[in-house]
Amino acid sequence: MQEPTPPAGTEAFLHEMRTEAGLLRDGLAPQGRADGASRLLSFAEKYAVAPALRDEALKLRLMSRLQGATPSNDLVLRMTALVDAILAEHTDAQGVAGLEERARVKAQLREHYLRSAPEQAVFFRCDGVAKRYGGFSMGTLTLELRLGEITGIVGQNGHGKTTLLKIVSGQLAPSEGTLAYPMLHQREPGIDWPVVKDHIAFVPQELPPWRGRLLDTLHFEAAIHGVKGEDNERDVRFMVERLDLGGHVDKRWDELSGGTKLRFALARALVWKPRLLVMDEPLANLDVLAKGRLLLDVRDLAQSYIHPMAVIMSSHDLYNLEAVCGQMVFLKNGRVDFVGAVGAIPARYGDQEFEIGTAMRSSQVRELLVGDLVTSVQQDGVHLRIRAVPGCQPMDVLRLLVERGIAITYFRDNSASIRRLFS
Ligand SMILES: Nc1ncnc2c1ncn2[C@@H]1O[C@H](COP(=O)(O)OP(=O)(O)OP(=O)(O)O)[C@@H](O)[C@H]1O
Repeated sequence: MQEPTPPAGTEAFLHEMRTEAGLLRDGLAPQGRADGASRLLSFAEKYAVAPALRDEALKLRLMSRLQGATPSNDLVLRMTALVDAILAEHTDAQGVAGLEERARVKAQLREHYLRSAPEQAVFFRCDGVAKRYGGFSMGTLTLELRLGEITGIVGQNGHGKTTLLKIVSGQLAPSEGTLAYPMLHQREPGIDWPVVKDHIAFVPQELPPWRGRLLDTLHFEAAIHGVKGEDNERDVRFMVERLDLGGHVDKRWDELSGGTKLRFALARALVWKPRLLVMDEPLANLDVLAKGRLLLDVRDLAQSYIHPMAVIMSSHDLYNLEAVCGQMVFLKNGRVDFVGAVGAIPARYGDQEFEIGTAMRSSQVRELLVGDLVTSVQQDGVHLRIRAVPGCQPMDVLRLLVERGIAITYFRDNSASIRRLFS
């Protein structure tokens, strides 16, 4: 029988996977790196279809933990072989033993490729949505949340971020507008909320405590969402390792740090594989390293090949958020001031904007910089905001700063950033 042709986009997907595999292999050779097995685990999480390959990744991760900083040659060989097997799964299903299993993997791949076609990957859609409380109103908003994409919500305190997240996750009914969950064939009027909520995980700002050991809680959470038996064992162990909770499985809620509590909340939300992950200010209590790690983990988990998720999260950490988000929503006094792709901001402003840190006073910098290229310099908190003519490149401004002898401690191109909308 002739193989169906994968839709457009598959080639890009395969290219991305091969590139990641190449980087991973380079990282493993010749001696294996201490974090190689952990990276392999996230690679397997993202791309492996056959459960056996994910199990192998978990096994290798546990073995590498026992072996310490320098894994044995044998272990490195097994890791490399696993990378190849996962790649082969996607090209010819050769990584998978057994004809039946191969056919199943092929069918799953085909289904996924189809699902990834842009018009089919929308998990949530809202049109003309608004919410009114006594003296506050949020909206109107038209938005799509797609599998594999992170959407960021920013805005000052009290401007409607939590309200929006609650509407998306079905906890709050909008005053007007329509909601739809196309992948579940649910749209207003008459959305079957129990069905929809079975696919949505909500990680609130205030994390709810739990009783008992972390590991038991994860097994329980998976079980009440229908993940039973061997699948429950495997998926919980996988998520524990994936989110580096291995050292905490026997702990109770009050024995964990704020960062670990959040990783646990994430494991608890993801262990039953939701289609939409909603997080309300997850970065608020994390240190600078933990923030970066969490965002990269969420991005990889969202882009998982087998279980891609749509993610929507609010945060005041604008720059970190912009680094991982595909689209942003900016709320100002409840009004939707911007919805669109990261980088789409310049369309609104003709000129360019940069942020610098320097020990010099703003008046001195202004005197030295304003001219043909730079149009204004303003104090903005601890930094200075520089506006420059349309088309001005970061290198042009950096060159000018050097020429004029302005020593800087920090430089950022904000031309395409939501930062410009805060004022
Ligand atoms: N149940 C409610 N009834 C009436 N007003 C409410 C209710 N919930 C929120 N509000 C009001 O709606 C506005 C937006 O609140 P929301 O929690 O959505 O803001 P936010 O952007 O998430 O704020 P923060 O950044 O402080 O978490 C606030 O003025 C708040 O007081």
